[in-house]
Amino acid sequence: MALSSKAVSAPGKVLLAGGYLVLDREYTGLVFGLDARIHVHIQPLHTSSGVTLSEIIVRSPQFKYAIWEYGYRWTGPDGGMQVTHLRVSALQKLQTNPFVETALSYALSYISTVAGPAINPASITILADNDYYSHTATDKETSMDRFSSFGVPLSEAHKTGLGSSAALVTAFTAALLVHYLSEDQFSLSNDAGRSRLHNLAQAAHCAAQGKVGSGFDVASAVYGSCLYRRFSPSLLESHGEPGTSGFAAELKSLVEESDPSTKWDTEIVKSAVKVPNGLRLVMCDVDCGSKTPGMVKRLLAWRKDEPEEADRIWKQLQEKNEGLAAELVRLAETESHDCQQLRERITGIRALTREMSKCSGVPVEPESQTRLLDACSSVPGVVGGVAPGAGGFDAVALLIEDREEVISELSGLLERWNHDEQQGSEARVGRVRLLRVREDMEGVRAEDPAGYEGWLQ
Ligand SMILES: Nc1ncnc2c1ncn2[C@@H]1O[C@H](COP(=O)(O)OP(=O)(O)OP(=O)(O)O)[C@@H](O)[C@H]1O
Ligand SMILES: C[C@@](O)(CCOP(=O)(O)O)CC(=O)O
Repeated sequence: MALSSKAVSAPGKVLLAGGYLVLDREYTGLVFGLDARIHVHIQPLHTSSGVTLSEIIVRSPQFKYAIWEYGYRWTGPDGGMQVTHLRVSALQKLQTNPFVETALSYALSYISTVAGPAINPASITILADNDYYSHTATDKETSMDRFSSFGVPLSEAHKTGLGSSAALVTAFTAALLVHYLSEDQFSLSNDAGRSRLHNLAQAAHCAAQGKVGSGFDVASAVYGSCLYRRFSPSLLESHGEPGTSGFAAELKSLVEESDPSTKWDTEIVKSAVKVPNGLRLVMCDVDCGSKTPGMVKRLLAWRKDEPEEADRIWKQLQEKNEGLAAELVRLAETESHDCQQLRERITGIRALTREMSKCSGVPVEPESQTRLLDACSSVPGVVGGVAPGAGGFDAVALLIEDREEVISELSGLLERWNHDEQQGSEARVGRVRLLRVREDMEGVRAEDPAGYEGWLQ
């Protein structure tokens, strides 16, 4: 059967409430998918000479030198598919992309257990919506295009923290599955398909990261906005590496949950997350380099050292986070526009977060973000905001009334804010920029493969 071109996209994320707590199955996280998506297009690889290459070529044409060529070799029914990164030219330095490479070897290994080891060559193109990276001077002239050319290598792009690797691994894995498997074997439009994609993408993402995080970013890339309870980390702590004995069978069992020991206990509750009509989320990127490394390590060390204090704060925070989700649902269902309760719940979460920052010494809501959030919250039409995810200095997420005037008031405030920050004498945080993203309830979805003209080779 001739394979056809396919395209898939997956959303970025913002963890509005539940940062750190979500690492523990006792607690949950309130995660929103964002309308900034990563798209992956896949088509059969044709060579002009008619020679068949056993290669998969991956390009990310918005970035310089972003081309990765992979050879693949079936190591037998036991070890699965081994992927080798090939050098494009003898002169070029080998730029690795661990997320692409790991997702490729995991997906091809799984596919070989379902459809057999004959894998046709393919050409894959990755395209990211513009807000995943801060724009540079060179992309100004193309900023009206659906996708920007960033004019720099991927390693020099400044990420805005929307979860590019999770959205990428999810969309990339899904694109391979829909390309190589028949509708009967895999479909994005049924629960079994989405759950297999989730399990496979979580396994690949954790392997590429070299650690087992909470997985809220991959879960929201698959399922969209939801209340998330993580899977037991032990699920992903014992399988082998691609190409090693037993890998393919272990992966198949993990993906298809065919053995009681590989049953996933992730909980995704979509009905617990809503955005009332007339409200929306916005994100601000703070240009200050990357987050303080080791925040998670330090916060968890505090929890270990001060279990009573940490448990008290975490239990209260969990209650407040659930209260925030419940209030959003209540407003959505009653179509009420009275945001007083919502405002108070956000204020309550922030107060506890600051207490956690103080007790742990980890700047989850540092003083500079307190000032920024307070200033934003005083703009008419802004309900409130938080330092999302792990917190720190690099982003804020706001809930606002969905009106153009609120956005322009907010932009005006940020302009004055940036100006004043430049004048200030103390150590200041970086420039704040309103991103053009909002919440998106939908997770991974099939896209029209004809919609990427000009970007494919
Ligand atoms: N457009 C892209 N094309 C190819 N690879 C990409 C692309 N975007 C991200 N990646 C891969 O994901 C990596 C970035 O992942 P990382 O986890 O550091 O960031 P992130 O997921 O955006 O972070 P955060 O969790 O803070 O939002 C890149 O180094 C690259 O391997
Ligand atoms: C601190 C943590 O709970 C959230 C990190 O979120 P973000 O990458 O800052 O969006 C870590 C995790 O859940 O894996």
